[in-house]
Amino acid sequence: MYRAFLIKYAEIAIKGKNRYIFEDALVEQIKYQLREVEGKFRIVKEMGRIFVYAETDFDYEETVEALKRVFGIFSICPAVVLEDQGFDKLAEDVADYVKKLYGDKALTFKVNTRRNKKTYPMQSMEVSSALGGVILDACPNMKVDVHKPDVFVNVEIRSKIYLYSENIPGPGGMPLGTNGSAMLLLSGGIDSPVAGYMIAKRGVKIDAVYFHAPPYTSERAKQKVVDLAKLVAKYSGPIRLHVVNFTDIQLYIYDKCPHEELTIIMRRYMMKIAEEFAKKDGCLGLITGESIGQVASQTIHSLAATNEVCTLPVFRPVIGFDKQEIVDVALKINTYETSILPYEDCCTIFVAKHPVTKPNLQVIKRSEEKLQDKIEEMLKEAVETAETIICE
Ligand SMILES: Nc1ncnc2c1ncn2[C@@H]1O[C@H](COP(=O)(O)OP(=O)(O)OP(=O)(O)O)[C@@H](O)[C@H]1O
Repeated sequence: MYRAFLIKYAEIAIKGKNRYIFEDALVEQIKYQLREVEGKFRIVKEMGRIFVYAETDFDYEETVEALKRVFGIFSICPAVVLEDQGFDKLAEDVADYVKKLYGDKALTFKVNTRRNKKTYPMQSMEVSSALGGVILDACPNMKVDVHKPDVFVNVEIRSKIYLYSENIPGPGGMPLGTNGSAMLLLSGGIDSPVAGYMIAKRGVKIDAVYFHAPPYTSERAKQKVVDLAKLVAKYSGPIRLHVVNFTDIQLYIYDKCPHEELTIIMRRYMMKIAEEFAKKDGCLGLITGESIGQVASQTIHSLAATNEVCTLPVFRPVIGFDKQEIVDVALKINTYETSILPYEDCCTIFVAKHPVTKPNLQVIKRSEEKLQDKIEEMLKEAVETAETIICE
């Protein structure tokens, strides 16, 4: 029945002179997400609307799933496209459409008409009330409610006529590429893929860094992170994942520093290395999956100590979320099942029995002085020897 989708966008609508930049980015992202969907599509920007037209047969479910991944879309309205062949034919088509969609359900409805084609011989209100009568005749169980209807039957009269009634929610947010880029510290856990998704949803292009520690962490643990990056990439577009071998640095810290400070010192070096990649890739911020109080390294004191090495802003989108709230997003974006696979992470292998929860920055810095001889050289080598994997 459907040959087109009317795309509604929320936040972009309030942009002023720059609105076309956001609309163009949205069109690009729609094209990108539809690239592997069966069928040929034409995407048209028209008077405050974006239309996706199917030019061939197409897979409806797959198309809707793809559109549901495009940040910036508020809702997706499958639409019937009609030629203007006079009101009687329109009435017939509207009656058929509503019957097909709602059958004999006892719903209340309201017809909403928008007339962009000013030469159409009837006013919007006239069209709405005449079509209301047509629907009442065709579907005797339906009733009109102009205040709080169960369903809207929308009629847009342009060079063609569009009928739509279903509103499938999109993901919201801003189109990718409209807000610069940031570097995600991606572990194999539940939180960081969610953090990456949330920042990408604001229109930010993301790349990622993963620290692994072979042979303490396995190839399977690394593959899990690649798989997670691919799942996030379904929304965010291709992610360049830098895989850093962190073993020597971890062993060196383990050897030289008090064990209760290990996690904090390790985190500080992770941040430093992530910043190197961020600067190389033109990113303007870092992203982590930290949430206040979740573990010892995420108390507010620990976060402050970790943050102290960063010169770029650090975005922590799940900072105020409870674990369950993070899990809910992970389930929604389909990363949860992969995240809970039981492979080891480098942070958990070298963890102390009683890590500090209120690290004193001066004390931490004094411990780091013991690393002075070799650490700069080791950081440089870790960056230079990293493997970069394109995840899409
Ligand atoms: N091996 C790693 N590689 C890259 N980033 C990491 C790694 N380990 C931790 N991080 C970053 O530090 C944050 C806090 O890590 P921690 O191990 O305390 O995690 P968590 O709260 O369980 O988070 P996650 O679920 O993302 O692993 C992570 O969200 C991630 O951004």
